[in-house]
Amino acid sequence: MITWNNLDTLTSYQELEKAARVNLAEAMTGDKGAERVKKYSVPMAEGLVYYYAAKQVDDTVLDALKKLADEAQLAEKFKALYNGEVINTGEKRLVLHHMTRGQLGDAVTADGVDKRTFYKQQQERIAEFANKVHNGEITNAAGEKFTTVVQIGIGGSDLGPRAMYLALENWAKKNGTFKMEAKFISNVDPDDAAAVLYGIDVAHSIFVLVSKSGTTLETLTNESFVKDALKNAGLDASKHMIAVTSETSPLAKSSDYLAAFFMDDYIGGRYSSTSAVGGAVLSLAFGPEVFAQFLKGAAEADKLAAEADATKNAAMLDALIGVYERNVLGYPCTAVLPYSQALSRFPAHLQQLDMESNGKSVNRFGEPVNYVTGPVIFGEPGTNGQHSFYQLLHQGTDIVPLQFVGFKKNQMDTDVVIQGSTSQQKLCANVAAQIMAFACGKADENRNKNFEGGRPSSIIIGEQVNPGALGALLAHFENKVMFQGFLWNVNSFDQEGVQLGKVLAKRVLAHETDGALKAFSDLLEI
Ligand SMILES: O=P(O)(O)OC[C@H]1O[C@H](O)[C@H](O)[C@@H](O)[C@@H]1O
Repeated sequence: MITWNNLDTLTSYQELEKAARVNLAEAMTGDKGAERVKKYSVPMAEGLVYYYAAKQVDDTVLDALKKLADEAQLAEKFKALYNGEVINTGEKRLVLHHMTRGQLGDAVTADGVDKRTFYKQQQERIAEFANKVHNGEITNAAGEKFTTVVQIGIGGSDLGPRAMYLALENWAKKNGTFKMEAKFISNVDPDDAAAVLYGIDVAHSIFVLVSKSGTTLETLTNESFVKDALKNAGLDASKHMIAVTSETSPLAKSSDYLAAFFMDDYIGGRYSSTSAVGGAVLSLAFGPEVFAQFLKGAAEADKLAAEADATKNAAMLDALIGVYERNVLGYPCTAVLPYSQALSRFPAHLQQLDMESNGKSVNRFGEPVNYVTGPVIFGEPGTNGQHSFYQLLHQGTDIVPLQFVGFKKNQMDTDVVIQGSTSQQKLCANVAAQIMAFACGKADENRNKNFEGGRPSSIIIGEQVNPGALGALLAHFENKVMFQGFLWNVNSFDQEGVQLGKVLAKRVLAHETDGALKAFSDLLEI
């Protein structure tokens, strides 16, 4: 029997609050620190490993976290989710994104079809379409091959696929699987679409219109923008555009597209990278086999996330430590810091994934909660971040837990030895140094130069950013966010908080405003 209880009503949470605080600087100093690095790690999928020695935990805290995982029934709740329970209570929907990459539990039938079969079929249809584009069976009206793919979408229909494309672009070029360049148009700012259109050859471009709802203002506006550009170039827009949407959306039945591929209401936008939403652009850019490897990595991570013992389940443990930091230690933010240029947009994706999922003040039954929920997420790739906001992270008045990601090898195999080390070694040296600088600090008589330390971090280490590792990394964070939602007893799968602004913007455009809204509209000359 599953019961959904608020975090502060759980006995194990009250015990966790009583556990002695770990002095991180002390714990990480000398041999003790080295021992912790050996001891506090969990293997993840695709050779990744989650290291949490530099978190403010010890065996007592970990034991309390394990009890919390059990009492909050995290494993059971995940099982209920993948077996097709209505976990998205706000919208009364199932939550099935795991099924886009594998069958974790029971078969689930919804809308009269087996859902795993449905997602697989869409993936196969996309693969077939992509292969035809690559081998020249599907061409532009002049019979010439398409060379560029442009995704039009916003939010979940942009951030994940864009971050994944950027993560694999150079890997694919190096490994001979690069098929087409991809571009992305998301913002309703006309300069976004104009800049992309300016930089491409529209006659050889295929556009992927992605909108789950088929009603998003920005996306529909940008579609018209692109259609105009195609028309002005004397081209038939319907021969240059495909759609990815849900079968119930207004776009689904339109004849304006060369082809349409489907996801459904059981996949939240921010969880849709492994569905047709990511599948179309990634299969066109890198080939369906690369997309399949990416899915395999995600599926492997999902399997590991089903493990009930929190100390053997990286996503669950990461979630528990995050809740400990947020609710017991009182830290307001989390910084995601990938030491990999390939992951330059990964933090932007995680911002939506985490903050749109768990930025809630009511529990899954709509009742206010008496504790803090999702943290503010931000980040930049290292080492760039070091020369930007790390000052505050090291010496600011807030303690910001850090989530590092690092890889032993770079993607391009091109490197240079300067002063006895490669650039890759310099990159990795920096992340190791930062972990210790944050954890242990450095005493200085000059207060301005003093580092207090005690600033917790974890690091995920892998061999290289490749499709499998990327899938595993993506799924790790999706599962982490899901487990945190279970702990906070919030519904992580709706996003009512984005509605009000949309309604007011419509009112502004219809000139139905008064008071301060009218005053701001006038200032902006709308
Ligand atoms: O895919 P769409 O239906 O166009 O939605 C695009 C995005 O816009 C919405 O406002 C939500 O905040 C996002 O969760 C969603 O991913």
